[in-house]
Amino acid sequence: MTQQPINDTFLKACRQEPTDYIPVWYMRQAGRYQPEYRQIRKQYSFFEMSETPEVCVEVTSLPVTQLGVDAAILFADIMTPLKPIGVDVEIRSGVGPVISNPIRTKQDVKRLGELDPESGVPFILKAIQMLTQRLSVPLIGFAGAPFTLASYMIEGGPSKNYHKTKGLMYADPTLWHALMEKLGAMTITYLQAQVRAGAHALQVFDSWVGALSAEDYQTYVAPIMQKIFNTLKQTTDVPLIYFGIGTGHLLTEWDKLPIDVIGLDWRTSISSARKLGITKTLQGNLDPSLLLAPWEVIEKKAKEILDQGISQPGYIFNLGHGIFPDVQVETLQRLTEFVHHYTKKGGNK
Ligand SMILES: Cc1c2[nH]c(c1CCC(=O)O)Cc1[nH]c(c(CCC(=O)O)c1C)Cc1[nH]c(c(CCC(=O)O)c1C)Cc1[nH]c(c(C)c1CCC(=O)O)C2
Repeated sequence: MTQQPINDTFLKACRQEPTDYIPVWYMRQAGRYQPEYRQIRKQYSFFEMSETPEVCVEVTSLPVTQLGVDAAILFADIMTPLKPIGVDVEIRSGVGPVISNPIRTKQDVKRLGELDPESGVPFILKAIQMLTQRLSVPLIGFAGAPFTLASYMIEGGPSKNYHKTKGLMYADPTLWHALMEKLGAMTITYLQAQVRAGAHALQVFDSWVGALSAEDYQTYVAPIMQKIFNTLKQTTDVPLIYFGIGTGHLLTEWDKLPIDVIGLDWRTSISSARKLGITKTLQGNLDPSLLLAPWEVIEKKAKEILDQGISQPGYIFNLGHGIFPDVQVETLQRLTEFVHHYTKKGGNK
């Protein structure tokens, strides 16, 4: 399968190699903020879109051509690999995943199947193969991390406090670790298959693990994350990115993991992470809400973040979380152009 020659600035930054400018992409760069996405979404359910390779390719590619970003991220969801292992999930617009058979007992965990990517998610592998023949930038594959997946599986949908999830974790550690093992194995299999299909980098989204203290993260989650990243490091050669929301208190733990990039939300500045002695490449971390502010306000904050990021090799500009529906395409086009122009070596500031 011939792969397109790609602009590898993003991959160089992941590996802390010098780059001519700071690469930029955005979490949730495909979504309802785009009129073209909304037009397609009228004809399909979310899963129909992401499970039809031709549509997935179109939706994944749109932000690359429209915004000029330096990486594409596969249009799927963190719930995608759960459907073939027996989780009854639907995606409700503006809400997110809703699960009709939540995990409550040991039998529920035992009932979960094993992921066979070729039969479980063939559309993912096909879409990745099609994308790598077409894209001019690297393609990021991704998965949800076990804690974040478990939070949906146990709560039955989005949650603010994760009481049921953490309650089960504290009340039945054996059951919790059995669930972590199952989800960890699925994540490894799923991400290895994405790399075999052609993904150039992998991001693991642990959006909700910030709900745990550093001590509980160590006890209940760190072992499975160590296993996931160790296995991926031993079996693939692509950069690994680990992202979470409100996870600033876990940074020193994450810096010990065999990963290449840490994704920060807006609460922890790049410079304070560096002061903590974090040596990994950093990715982030403009507060997405700023995208609703006047351009002067956005530019000022973006400059602050970029000045911190360019202070040493290994930095990728992103938001601190995903784009949301109220954001204007034009704002993101202007921000992408600004990041490239402001950081291009020798560019007039
Ligand atoms: C927690 C989480 C989920 N999904 C994801 C996370 C981790 C990242 C994050 O924290 O945002 C990850 C995700 N979800 C989606 C992507 C594809 C990449 C991209 O969007 O550019 C990625 C990387 C598509 C999607 N996944 C979903 C949408 C919105 C779908 C729609 O209603 O059309 C998209 C584009 C649905 C979804 N799926 C989920 C939520 C919370 C929602 C609701 C989002 C919303 O309604 O705005 C679970």
